[in-house]
Amino acid sequence: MMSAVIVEDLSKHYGPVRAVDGVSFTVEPGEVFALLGPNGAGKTTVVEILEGHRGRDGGTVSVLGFDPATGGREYRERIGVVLQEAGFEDEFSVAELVRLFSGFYPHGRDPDEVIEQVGLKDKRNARVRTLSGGQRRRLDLALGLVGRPDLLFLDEPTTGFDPSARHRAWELVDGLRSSGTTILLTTHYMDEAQHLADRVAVLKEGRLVAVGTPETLGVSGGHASVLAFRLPPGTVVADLPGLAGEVEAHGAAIAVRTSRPAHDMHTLTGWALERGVELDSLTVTRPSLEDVYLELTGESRADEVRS
Ligand SMILES: Nc1ncnc2c1ncn2[C@@H]1O[C@H](COP(=O)(O)OP(=O)(O)OP(=O)(O)O)[C@@H](O)[C@H]1O
Repeated sequence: MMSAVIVEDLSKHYGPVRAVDGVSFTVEPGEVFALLGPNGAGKTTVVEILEGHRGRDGGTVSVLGFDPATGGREYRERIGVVLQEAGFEDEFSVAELVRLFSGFYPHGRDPDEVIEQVGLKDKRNARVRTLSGGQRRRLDLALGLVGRPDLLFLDEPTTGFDPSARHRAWELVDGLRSSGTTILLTTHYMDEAQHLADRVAVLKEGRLVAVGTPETLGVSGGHASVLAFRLPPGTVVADLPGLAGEVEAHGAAIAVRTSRPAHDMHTLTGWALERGVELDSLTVTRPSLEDVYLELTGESRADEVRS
């Protein structure tokens, strides 16, 4: 099957600013793909080029078999777009606006069903200007869904949502995914990417620095697992067997940073068995998506900055 999105060597410059600088990736049909990256990394620029809302300076792009730059109406009818900040007619009611948008598409969905799906049933007759920020974002989502898109673009879909609205939005995306909709989203929330995305890509200063599943991102780049245990009584660090990873000792607490966790685990447990000792508090942990992200982007944790 042909990929839903094929991006090859994409670039976009604003004067001296290389907003997007030689980016390549593909998104498969039915996949949820998340673009991550710090402010100004180029996420919105990439998404808007794919939507056909911005031109590009170089590279090739194919979305659902169209070049977004020339796909025109036929292309726009196949995609759904949820922008970060859409400005809508404030005097429309929720129901009027969703109905209006539904009419733009050849196979538009039932407006009431979509309003219910995004949790705005109570607000269906409310004027758009009276909605809270989170409710407006949900309306944006409704407008992105109402055309029954094959591919949905979600730019920071849950920014400003309260926790329960966020979980509803996640359920909604999970539901769309099960119905086969391909989704390309941007987010600043690692838990969101972890929960929703089949694969994530990290952009930094216009370049793609990693692509992978949330679980394996960065693993090949040496973002190591950590084996932790307590030194058995009567042993010292120098007694430990040779390991692939780096050993750090804080008193009896040992941490081994390793890109070969199975190998080092085998060596360590073999060593312990031979000596007839136990490795207390033995754990293997993988860095979280957030750890990997922060390392890849060179950003530090907010709590480290504060301290
Ligand atoms: N219309 C424009 N004119 C000039 N520079 C622009 C324009 N749009 C974006 N840029 C620059 O391009 C770079 C990438 O911006 P972009 O909005 O794509 O980042 P982003 O990853 O979406 O950021 P955020 O997380 O803050 O939404 C930034 O340096 C930005 O200042």
